[in-house]
Amino acid sequence: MTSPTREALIGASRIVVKVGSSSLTTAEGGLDPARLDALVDALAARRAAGSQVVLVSSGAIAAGLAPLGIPRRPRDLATQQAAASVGQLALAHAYAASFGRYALTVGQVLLTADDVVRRSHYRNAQRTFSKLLALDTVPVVNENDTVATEEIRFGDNDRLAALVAHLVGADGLFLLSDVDALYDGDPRRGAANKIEEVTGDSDVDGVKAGTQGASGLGTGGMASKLAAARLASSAGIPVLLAAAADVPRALTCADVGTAFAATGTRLSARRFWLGHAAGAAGRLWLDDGAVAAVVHRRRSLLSAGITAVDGEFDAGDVVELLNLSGAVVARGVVAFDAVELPALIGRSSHELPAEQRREVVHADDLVPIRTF
Ligand SMILES: Nc1ncnc2c1ncn2[C@@H]1O[C@H](COP(=O)(O)OP(=O)(O)O)[C@@H](O)[C@H]1O
Ligand SMILES: N[C@@H](CCC(=O)OP(=O)(O)O)C(=O)O
Repeated sequence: MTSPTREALIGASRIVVKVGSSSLTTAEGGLDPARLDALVDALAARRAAGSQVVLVSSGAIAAGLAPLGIPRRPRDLATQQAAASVGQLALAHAYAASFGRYALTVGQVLLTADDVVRRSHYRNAQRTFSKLLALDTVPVVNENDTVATEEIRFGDNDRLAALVAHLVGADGLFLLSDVDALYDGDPRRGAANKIEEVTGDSDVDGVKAGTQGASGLGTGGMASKLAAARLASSAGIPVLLAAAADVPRALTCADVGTAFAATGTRLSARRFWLGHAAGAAGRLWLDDGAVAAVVHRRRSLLSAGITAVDGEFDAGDVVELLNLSGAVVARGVVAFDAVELPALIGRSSHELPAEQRREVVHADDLVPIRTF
């Protein structure tokens, strides 16, 4: 079972591996040292074979439950934060001990959404990863759940892993879960067909991906894994979705699970950030002509094609561009303050005073997007 995508995953020199809570915990909900060691064995082997490895590990909340005497994953944010606070420490300790068996040093990186939403923070995080890798450590990443509020949470580590994969310039992303592949429907709910290769959108059209995991410990279910796999692969990074139990094979011969071919061209860090990570401060609605110009012909957005404006933003902020049905079609850096725009919308450049005769969003600052 070999394909160009699987070859690329085998040969990748810098990989991001994401493991879900359900793959690190026992049936009772505590951390399972045997499963964690088995994961680390495979990661250490890949390191020994010459790849740099970044691990995105969930499991903080799950690992905090038993020490706190909480029977199941809490729903309220404060208890989740407390469980993550206790659990992240246990998790980091377990990884340090387990990688220590191979004399490998781990570095903990806890990220909040702000760390990728703001461009300066994004670059800061990039520098941190680059130094950690240069120093030969294995960065172990999680969301900083203890301080993340409902509004600013990434919410799911699958998306975080896709963002981190781009941020560190990875050439392979491995999403490990409790299911051995993507199926065309939830295999827990009856017969479903395994999908081995995804080379384009048509391969996943009609796939029913559940939003709830089996264990009740993680978040997002298969839907968030599929979205993350499509996000990374559309940005030029091949992805393997496989069972954590199959990790030795996933990382050595990549002949298990579902392989997602890198479809899109690799975006620059800035354009990827703009399209997928930046927080948007406002929204501009575009008429059909403007949508065609910015999305299909890659032109700048001019005031004549804008029909409405919403939000409090300043020139230089990131905004979303929507079509008339309300779907986000692009994101870009706006060149006007929100208060200036209402007087300009719908008007052609030659009707405007000279100082306002410029693109509202320049083509170089604009990234068409698809929502996954
Ligand atoms: N189309 C599908 N293909 C495969 N698994 C699916 C699908 N839809 C739902 N699932 C379920 O998603 C679960 C994995 O999600 P989850 O438990 O959140 O993983 P993790 O904790 O590893 O992040 C699987 O156990 C599987 O039952
Ligand atoms: N950051 C959270 C996990 C969030 C998450 O996405 O979990 P999972 O679906 O198990 O990957 C934690 O460490 O508990």
